[in-house]
Order: sequence, then C-alpha cells, then structure tokens
Amino acid sequence: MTTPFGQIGAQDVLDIVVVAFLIYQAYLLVAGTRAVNVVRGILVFAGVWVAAQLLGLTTLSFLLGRAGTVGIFALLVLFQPELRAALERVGRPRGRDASASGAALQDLARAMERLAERKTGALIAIERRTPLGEYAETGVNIDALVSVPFLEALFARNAPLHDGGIILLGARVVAAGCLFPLQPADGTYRRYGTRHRAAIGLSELTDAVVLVVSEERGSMRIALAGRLGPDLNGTELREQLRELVYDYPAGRPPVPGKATSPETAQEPEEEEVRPESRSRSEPRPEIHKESL
Ligand SMILES: Nc1ncnc2c1ncn2[C@@H]1O[C@H](COP(=O)(O)OP(=O)(O)OP(=O)(O)O)[C@@H](O)[C@H]1O
Repeated sequence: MTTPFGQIGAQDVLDIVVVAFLIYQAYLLVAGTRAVNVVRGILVFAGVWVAAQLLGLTTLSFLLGRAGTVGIFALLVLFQPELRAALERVGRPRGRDASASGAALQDLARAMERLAERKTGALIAIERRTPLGEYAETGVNIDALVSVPFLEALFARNAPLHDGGIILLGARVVAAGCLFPLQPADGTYRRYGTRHRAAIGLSELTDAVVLVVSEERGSMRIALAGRLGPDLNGTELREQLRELVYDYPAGRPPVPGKATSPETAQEPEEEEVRPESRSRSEPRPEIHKESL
C-alpha cells in the first residue's frame, strides 16, 4: 500500500500492532499504581528533550540526551518490581481461576464479619491486575480454597500465621503471614497503627483491594489506591467486594477519579472508597447462583 510515508506492507502493520499492544500492556501495568507518576515524569523529560532538539538548543539537548542514557539504567532499577510483575503476568494462567467466584467472596465477607465481631485483627489483600508475588514471597506459600473456617483459623490469635497479611488470588489463599509495605508514619495516616498503614501502603503501590479488620475497634475497612475507606457493615462490604473484585474487569485500567487518585485524598477517614469500575447510577448485572 502506498501512503504519504511511503510503502506500507503487512509486516509494517503487524509491527505497529505489536508495538501498540506492548505499549498498552505497559500502560495497564502502571495505571493505578504509584509508577504512573514516574511515567508522567519521563514523558515530560522526553517532551523537553524533543523541544530542545527542534529548537536547536544543542547544549541542553546534549545534556538531556546523556541524562536519558543514564536514566534508562536508573529506570531498570527503579521499575524492577514492575518489570518482575510484568513477567509474572505473562506467565500467569488466564481464565476463571484468576477471578474470584461469588461464593468465595461471600465466604470472605462472612469471615470478615465473624473476625470483626470477635475483634480479631485481620489483613487481607485481594490480587487484581498487579501481581502480588513479591509480597507473597515474604510469607508462607499456602494455596488453599477460601472458606469461612479457614480464614478464621488463619487469623486466630494463637495461630502460627496470624501475624501479617494474607493474599487471595481468585478463590484461593495463596500466602499467609506476608509483610506488606508500610505507608510512612509521617503521612496522612500517621494516626493509624501498622496494620492499617500496611493495608494503605500495599494499596498505594498496587491495584490490590486490601481489607482490614481492626483488633482494637472490631471494624471492617477497605484500602484502595492508597486511601482507607470508612467502617463498613456486612452489606456494604459485600457490595464493595462485588464491585471492586467480582465485577472488576481483568486487564482494564482503573478510571482515574475520586476513588483511584491518591492525590485527591483530603480527610481519608471520612471518605468512602468507591469502586472505580462502575458508577452507582449504572444498572448492575444480575449475578446468578453465586450471588453475593
Ligand atoms: N508491614 C506489615 N505487613 C503486614 N502486616 C503487618 C505489618 N505491620 C504490622 N502488621 C500486622 O499488624 C499487627 C499490628 O497491628 P497494630 O495494632 O499496630 O495496627 P492497627 O492498625 O492499630 O490495627 P488494630 O486496629 O487491629 O490494632 C501486627 O501484629 C501484624 O499482624
């Protein structure tokens, strides 16, 4: 085919499609995590560099070019967790196993309620798009089906794995006793203890939905995108789990907005974490059989 840019063949089209696909996958990987700010910084840097070249600013363009070369190696180090996550995603089996079933979420919500009633502390991260393998490695590998008694047993006060958080993938508990990254104590959430700050910290670095049961207050809350939501009752918890996990379309980037933008957090303890995948005014699909 002849175009203003010359001859374009099937190979060129394939090339463009593959590159576009890779760029989109890279975007999916960083969207909703803190890495998106680094990407913005890189785009600004690249923009200034291109402008300097177009305007013939030789010294500036030379300096930016050199800094860019060093920057590539710096990025490899900086993005090491994301690169690792990307490789994990490529190797992960796709399909229904990777998404949480309604029955598993129902059991999860029930277990959270029972733990809260007894004031047993719990920290549960639900993996969505961002692989949590590196955090799972800090704990004990489990691979067991989610069930109410199992979750209760895991967090029971004298249980060997009650300390730390557990990670769920689909309907399975993949690891327990895991260490999550702590949100700094000097930040917005300085008044909170380490369990809550670990939940916020993990949700800031990944798109995981992190559930916390407070040992002190017997409350249930959700941390999402670096923000901690309000206390939830059982019905609200089920509703949020359905929208944030069951309805969460795999591979779709979060829509930037109140719920997913950490920068917009003002008084987080009074704000509600709202699911980003569906607005409340939109009709909900019926979930048959495994209804929450
Ligand atoms: N980095 C971490 N990753 C995972 N779990 C953690 C981490 N830090 C602390 N925890 C868990 O939190 C527990 C301590 O909770 P702490 O009382 O400090 O927090 P809190 O936010 O006040 O919660 P609570 O309201 O339940 O008391 C630890 O025993 C451990 O199980």
